[in-house]
Amino acid sequence: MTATLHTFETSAELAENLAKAVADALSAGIARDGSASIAVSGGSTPKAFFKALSNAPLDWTKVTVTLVDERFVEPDSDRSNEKLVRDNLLTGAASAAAFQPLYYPTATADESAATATKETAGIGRPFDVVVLGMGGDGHTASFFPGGSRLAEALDPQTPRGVMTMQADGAGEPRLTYTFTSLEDARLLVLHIEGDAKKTVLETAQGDGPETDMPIRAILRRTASPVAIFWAP
Ligand SMILES: O=C(O)[C@H](O)[C@@H](O)[C@H](O)[C@H](O)COP(=O)(O)O
Repeated sequence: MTATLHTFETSAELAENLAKAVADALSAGIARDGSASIAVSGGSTPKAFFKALSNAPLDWTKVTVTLVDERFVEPDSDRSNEKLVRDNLLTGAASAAAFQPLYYPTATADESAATATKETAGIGRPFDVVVLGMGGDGHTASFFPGGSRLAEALDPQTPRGVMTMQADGAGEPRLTYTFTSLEDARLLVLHIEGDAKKTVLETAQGDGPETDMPIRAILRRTASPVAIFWAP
């Protein structure tokens, strides 16, 4: 599918505009279906966007927030995406939203993934909004180059749901939605900032295998068009 690049002068301007686009998509979902769903990414980039979105005037009681991917760590860990979202997005008006975790306090990451798949079966078919990030190695969600289950995660035949992933660049075991869970979001966003990531994006837009830069699966073959939000 096609990707459109939206460029902003500053990170703050990007955060405001992305929050507005996401709030509009959530409002449209509520108007159409009576409820709306959004899956967001972790990392350092989304904080300002989360803060801007948390003040958006919409009926947050009808919104379910979940994560594109998560680390298999307890929710009070500084590495937890759940903690990032609770601290920065589920505040103010957005504190009325429901939150659907991917991490459960199970013995193994696989058990968490199975529970998360079951618990999320009622949302995101498709998601109203998915906001992806991208790492300097060309990963997105927990689709890491060299990831233990990368082929399965990206396979168009793999059903919707949450699966585990391990990779050298990932630290802890990860929990991630599969490609098929994310690719048809009504609003599918790739949020990246900085010149270094722009260069990575340009490399990914060139020829080469998806396994080298898994973001290519998003840039090349999603069912929905991708809106790329970038600021220096
Ligand atoms: O870390 C995560 O939770 C996500 O798996 C990851 O895909 C993230 O979006 C990128 O690594 C970008 O991270 P930064 O915003 O920190 O560069």
